[in-house]
Amino acid sequence: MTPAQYNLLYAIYAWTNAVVVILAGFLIDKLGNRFGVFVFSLMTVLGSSVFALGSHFKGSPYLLPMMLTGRLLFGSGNGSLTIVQNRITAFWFRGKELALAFGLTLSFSRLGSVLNFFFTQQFEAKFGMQWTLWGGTLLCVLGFVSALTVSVLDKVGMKQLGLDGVIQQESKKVRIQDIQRLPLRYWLLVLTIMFFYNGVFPFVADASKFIQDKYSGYSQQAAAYIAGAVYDSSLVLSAAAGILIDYVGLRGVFAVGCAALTLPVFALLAFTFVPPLVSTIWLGITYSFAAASMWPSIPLVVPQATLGTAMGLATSVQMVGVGLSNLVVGHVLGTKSSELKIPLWRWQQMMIFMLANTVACIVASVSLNIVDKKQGATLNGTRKGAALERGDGSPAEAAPLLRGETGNGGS
Ligand SMILES: C[C@H](N)C(=O)N[C@@H](CCCCN)C(=O)O
Repeated sequence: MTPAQYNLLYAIYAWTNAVVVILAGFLIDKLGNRFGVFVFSLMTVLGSSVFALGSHFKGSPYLLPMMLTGRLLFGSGNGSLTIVQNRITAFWFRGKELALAFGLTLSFSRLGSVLNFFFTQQFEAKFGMQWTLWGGTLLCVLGFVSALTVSVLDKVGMKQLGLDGVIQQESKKVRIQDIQRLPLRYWLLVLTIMFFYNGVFPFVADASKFIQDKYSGYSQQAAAYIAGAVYDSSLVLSAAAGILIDYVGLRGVFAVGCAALTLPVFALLAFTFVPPLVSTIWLGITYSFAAASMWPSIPLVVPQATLGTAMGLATSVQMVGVGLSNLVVGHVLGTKSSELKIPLWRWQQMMIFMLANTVACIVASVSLNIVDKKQGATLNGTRKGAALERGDGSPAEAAPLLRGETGNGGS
């Protein structure tokens, strides 16, 4: 397989994901969590099976089409599954440990990446590529079984609360035009998320090469470990960040703070020779707090009935932003060979582009705070403060469970 074909396997995953999540979010709102959990986890099993099967056609013209089809199915299923996961999490943890629940899902997804990083290569060396790919399929089957278990628990819980019928009634009313009714705070959150990730994901993708090109004395493996520190920090910190945010609230303030504190990361990388591990750990910290404050804010500003559509749309905008950011970075770095050393001035331009995205993130998140303040400070309310005000100790967030319940937040 040529490098272009290999990269195509990644590109098809990202771009189909970006398109499919909008439709998937809408379908989940319309047809329910159980439909989404079943269909999309089955798609990941099918996709990984087709991909693994494709590896048996090495040297034949079927190899690439089969692997591309596998990635397409897997990408569509996996991205959509995240939307159902968020929708179920938001339903059960709204007004409680929402940021912790989101943080834990993030930690587990990072754990998957870290385990993959450490073990897949060894597994492949011992058992060969085909068994490794079928091992991946087996993991997807385990995911499918877990998804079915969640589905049953969700149904039982809904029945116990007597909410099953109500939610189904609300789902029937969901229309694609509801996108127009998503509040301004939602769109500002989407921009905040997009600009933040525009800096993080494309940087991490190129960080290993950057470290080798700019700093002396780093082997390829050492550079990869240092780049990976962004995600390692997030694995360790995401849950703790969630606990803190659930306790103090101030999600909008955290969003601005994380963006502002990310500026020095790119400035250090662009203009100094401070060891890169300082920057990657620092970025890991701001990224963990940003993810734990930004994503769980979405369920607080949109009704549960349209949450799938809202999450799908936010993910899509984020992925399109990151995809475009990758293209800009590729253009700025201007080389097709991973062997050649890229001149430092080009890396500096890339970091300046990252800084520009971070500044845009600050502008979007400051605007978010201003609008949130005018509309009742749902995002910035502190849990403790709100409980004291009501004197009942009940959850702080105005939980917009059904449509039309968002109050001034729905404007
Ligand atoms: C890759 C995916 N679009 C993504 O950005 N995931 C976030 C977490 C998203 C949680 C809510 N969907 C990440 O930081 O990995």
